[in-house]
Formats: sequence, structure tokens, C-alpha cells
Amino acid sequence: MAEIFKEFITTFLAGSAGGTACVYAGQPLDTVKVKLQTFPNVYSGTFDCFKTTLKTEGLRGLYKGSVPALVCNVSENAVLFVALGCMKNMIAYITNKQSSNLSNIENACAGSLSSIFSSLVVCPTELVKCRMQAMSELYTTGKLEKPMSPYGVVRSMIKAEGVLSLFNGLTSTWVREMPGYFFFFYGYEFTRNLLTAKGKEKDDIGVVKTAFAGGTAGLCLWVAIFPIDVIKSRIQVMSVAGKQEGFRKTLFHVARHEGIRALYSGLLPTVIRTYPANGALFVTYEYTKDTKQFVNQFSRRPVRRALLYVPGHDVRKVTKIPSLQVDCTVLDCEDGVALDKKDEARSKIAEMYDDIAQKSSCEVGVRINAPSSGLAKNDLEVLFGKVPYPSCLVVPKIDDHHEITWICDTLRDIVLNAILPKQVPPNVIRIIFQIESARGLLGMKESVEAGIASCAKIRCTSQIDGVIFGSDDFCADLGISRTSEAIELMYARQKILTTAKAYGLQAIDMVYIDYKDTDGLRRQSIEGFKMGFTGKQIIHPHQIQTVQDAFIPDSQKIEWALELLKAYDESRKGAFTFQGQMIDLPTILQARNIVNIYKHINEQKKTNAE
Ligand SMILES: CC(C)(COP(=O)(O)OP(=O)(O)OC[C@H]1O[C@@H](n2cnc3c(N)ncnc32)[C@H](O)[C@@H]1OP(=O)(O)O)[C@@H](O)C(=O)NCCC(=O)NCCSC(=O)C[C@](C)(O)C(=O)O
Repeated sequence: MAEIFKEFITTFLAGSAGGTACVYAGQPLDTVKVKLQTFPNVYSGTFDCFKTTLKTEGLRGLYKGSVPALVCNVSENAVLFVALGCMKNMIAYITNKQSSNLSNIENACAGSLSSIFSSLVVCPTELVKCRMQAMSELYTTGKLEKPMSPYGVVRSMIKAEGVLSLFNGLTSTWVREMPGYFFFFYGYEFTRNLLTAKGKEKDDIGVVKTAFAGGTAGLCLWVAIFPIDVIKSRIQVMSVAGKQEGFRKTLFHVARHEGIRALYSGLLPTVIRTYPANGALFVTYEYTKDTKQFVNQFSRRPVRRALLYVPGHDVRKVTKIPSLQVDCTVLDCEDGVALDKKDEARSKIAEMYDDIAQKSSCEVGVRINAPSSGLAKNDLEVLFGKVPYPSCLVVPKIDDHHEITWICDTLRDIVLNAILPKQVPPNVIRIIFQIESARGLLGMKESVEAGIASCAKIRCTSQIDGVIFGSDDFCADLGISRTSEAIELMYARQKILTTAKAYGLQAIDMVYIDYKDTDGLRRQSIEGFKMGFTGKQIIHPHQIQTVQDAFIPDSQKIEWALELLKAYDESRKGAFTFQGQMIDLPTILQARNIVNIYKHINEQKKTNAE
């Protein structure tokens, strides 16, 4: 059910975005088309109409009716594309095929059927739009006493003829739309197939070819239905000056008195308009229908209770990932890989990533080499210069803010230059960086701010998700001798945690390197969770269960929090007593945190299971 809803929202958003792009790209020529269709004798041709409108009414005149056109196009395309999805599914069901594998004719039939629904939106909105666009001619030819606003048009129609008058021309809209959309979608799919190189998918043809296929779709539509559109515009515009004859009578009247040419009046601007307008429609539609991924991605950060490093060159360990019940795995190019194996790790990860990520229910990220290593750029190019690329990037050893800025800027350039010309980047890259030195710790606030600012330059390519404490390198940098209680690291842990939380980021605690000592790991994990860390790095599959159990509130705590929140709702007091303790807002907020963590983890479990 949730999937169907997401699908609905996605196509609705994509259709709406496509409709908006279509209007802004094509409105001036649409105005010229409507003027020529309804007043063929006033202008000598397309250019004359365009020039005269620009001279007498300015740019605003060409964009007149934009608001109803936006309402019209956005709602039409939203309904059209939602209905198209349903009709494709229906045809796929009948023909026992996948909806993505329908033939051109089947796609065309789905388009034609969807237009039955979109016409219900198109008819009233287009009626108002046409009257607005031809308002000055209606006024100067004396068919209207004074110009009206869109609202005035609607009000006067309802007042004079009732609500049903808004559907004046519905039959001619259906007569136009159903064959029109048959040719529209046939033209689109046919052109896309024609432009798809051998062995490639038609979804991969890129922006320019998609725009061309969209324009050709529009061309097919208009050539097929232009006379019907002329009659529809006539009925809709002329009925402002009194009741207009029906479709058939108007058609014969125009053909007899004005000649067949009048039925094609305004075809040229329409054909010219269709390429930018429908090109923009399909490019925007195709490239925003992946918003589902973005909706999912930005909604919440993935749960990362345990973050397991897997050396990237070690194929045996990498292929183990799909069998592990861990929240997050990180394919490592850095400290887990010897210097002479760096190239091997990088190329193995690039080669295996897609397969491993597909088979695994956990998040699969990568850790590149440090910015100061001289290897990071090559890592980024190889790992992120092709699709699919990892959804999560761990960057080690951030010692100052220039380094994280450099990483984010370089990553964005790679994605924009290598991916965007071919397709919209398929997923946001979640960046987590590591603090592992005295300098890194002191400059952490600036690094977080610099990372967030760099990612914000172009949204949707990357975002800063969290900070990791690299305690072993930190000990080496500061000359710390480690103890089992790790008291010597308390300041660094608290500072990292506090800074990360101040910016709403995840804070991931240090590695427990004695991986066979489960009791020690459990103690340190529980301590980290109580301090406020959201997760912990691990190095061995044995550590997964212990850490993941520690980073979820126990059942008693959850029960306590739920009861406390219930009591708080009932008491409606600032401070009150609960189970013998004084409770005020800070404790309520802590209880909410516990419930939220619990809910979040359960939701993620459900998503992973799906
Ligand atoms: C310790 C090692 C060598 C023992 O490796 P092993 O193979 O000798 O262990 P095992 O007990 O025999 O392994 C049992 C099974 O688990 C597998 N296995 C074992 N480990 C993993 C793993 N990580 N991922 C996936 N699978 C793993 C292993 O392959 C084996 O499966 P098999 O019987 O089918 O062959 C091994 O666990 C390992 O290589 N761990 C990762 C080390 C690493 O990546 N270190 C760098 C990250 S920590 C860090 O960078 C520090 C930090 C943040 O910078 C800072 O604090 O400063």
C-alpha cells in the first residue's frame, strides 16, 4: 500500500513538474496559436500575430493566461501521468507483460485511455485559459463589454449558465484528446526506441534525445488533431458572447464559410511550440519521476547502529556482506588495505559494488583514502564516476575544513560532469567524515559547517550525514596510551558527539579492536549509547549483534518512556510525579528520544525486510 502511495505521489509530482516546464517553455506560442485559431482574419500570420501582441500588449500579453495555463497544465499532466501509470498496469495485466515492456501501440492505448481522466481537468481550465488569451480580440471586436480576470470569467459563466457550463466543449475535448494522446504517446515511444543505441535501455538516451522525442510526440498529436482543436477553441471562446453551436455544426460552419485552411489556422506556432514545450515536459517528467528515491532518501538518515568495515580488496569478506544482518557496511580503501593493495581495492569495489549492494539488505558505503594521501581524487573518480555509485561515503582524517570542502566540491564535480549529462544522479551521496587528530578535533565545527555549505551548493547530489570518531589514529596523534576504560578518550568523544548533535548529524563511536572480547565490547557500546552516540564502528561480523543490541533502548526503557508520555499527556502539568520521580520537560524530551529511536529502528527493519 505504501509503495502504491509513493508511486502515486511520484508520478503526480513528476507530471506536475513536467506541466510547469511545458507552460513556461511554450506559453507565448500557445497564445499566438489560440489567437490565430479564433481570429484567423485579424492577423496575417504567426509572425504578425506574435509581433503585434508583443507590441501592443508586451511580454505580458504573450504570457497572458499563464496562471490558468499553469493550473490547466499542471493538473492535466499530474492526472494524465498518474492515470497513465494505472492504464499501463492494466494493459500489462491483460497482456501478461511487465508495464515497462509494453509495445509502442500498447503504450499509445494506455495514453489514449488516460486522457479520458485528464480531459475532466483540461476542459474547464482550458476554457478559462482560451478566453483569457483571446480577451483583447473579444473586447475589440465588441463581443465583450470589458476585459475580465480569470476569476471574473469563471464567475460570469457560472452565473449565466451554471456550473456545468465550465464543461462546455467536453465532448470535443474527448474527441480531441483520445486520438491525440494515442498519437502523442505512440510518437514518444516510437522516437525513443528509434534513438536508443543497440544494447542500451531507452531510459538511458539522455536529455537531448528525450527532449526531441517529447517534441516529436507533440508534433504527432497536433498534426492528427488540429482541426478538432480549432473547433474546440472556437466553441470555448465564442460562447463567452452567447450560446455557441455544438461540435459538428461549428465544424461544418467553419469549413463552409471560412474554408478548410481555417481548420489549420495556427498550426505553425503550434508545431514550433511543441518542441520546447513537450521537450521540457518529458525531460522534466522523466527526470523527476525518480523523486521517489529522493523522497525516501531525504526523509530520514538510515539507521547506523553498527558500521562494519570490510577491506575492499578482500573478495571473500566482501562477498559475505549479503549474508550479514548489519545496518551499514563500508567497503574500505583506507586503513584496512595495505599500500600495495590500494589500486586493487579501488577497482574491486567499483567492479563488485552493484552486485553486492543489490543482494544486501544493509546500506553499502565506501571509505576512500584521506584527502592528504594523494589517493582520494582517484578513489572518487573511479567509485563515483559511474552509475550506480555508493550511497554512502566515509572520508577519513579530516584535519581542517578545507579538506572536507575539497572532498564535497570534487565529488559534486565528478557527479555533475560524469553522470548528469547522461542521467539525473540516481541517489544522494551521504557523507560521513572522520575526526582522527588533535587538529581535526579542534576544527571540527568549521569542518561540519564547510561540509554542509559545500553540499548545499547543489542539493540532491550529496549531504553531510554524520561524524565518526577515529580513536586509534587519534591516540597515535596525541601520544595516548589506551586503557580498557578509555577514560583518556572521554573529552574527544564528548566533543565529537556534542558538535555532531549541534548540527543534527549522526555521531558514530570508536572501534573496539579486541574483537573477541564480547563483554568489553558490550560495556563500551552501552556506554556510547548512553552518551548519545547513534552507532559504533566495528571490524568483525562477531561484533554486529552485540553492538546493534546496545544501540537500541531495552524493552523496559521503551515501556517506561511510553507510559511516561501517556501520563504527561494526561497530566498536562509542567512538573509532576511519575513512578516516584519528578518529571518535567527535559525528561519528557528524553522519553521522546527513546520512543523515536525505537520507532525509527523498527521502521528501518520493516523497509529492509520489504
Ligand atoms: C580482524 C580481521 C583481519 C580478522 O579476520 P579473520 O578472517 O582472520 O577473522 P575470522 O574470525 O577468521 O573471520 C571469520 C569470518 O568472518 C569473515 N570476516 C572477518 N572480518 C570480516 C569483515 N570485516 N567483513 C566481512 N567478513 C569478515 C571472515 O572472512 C571469515 O569468513 P569465512 O570463514 O567465510 O572466511 C578482519 O576481521 C578484518 O580484516 N577486519 C576489518 C579490518 C579493518 O577494516 N580495519 C580498518 C578499519 S578500523 C580503522 O580504520 C580504525 C580507525 C577508525 O581509523 C581508528 O580508530 O583510527
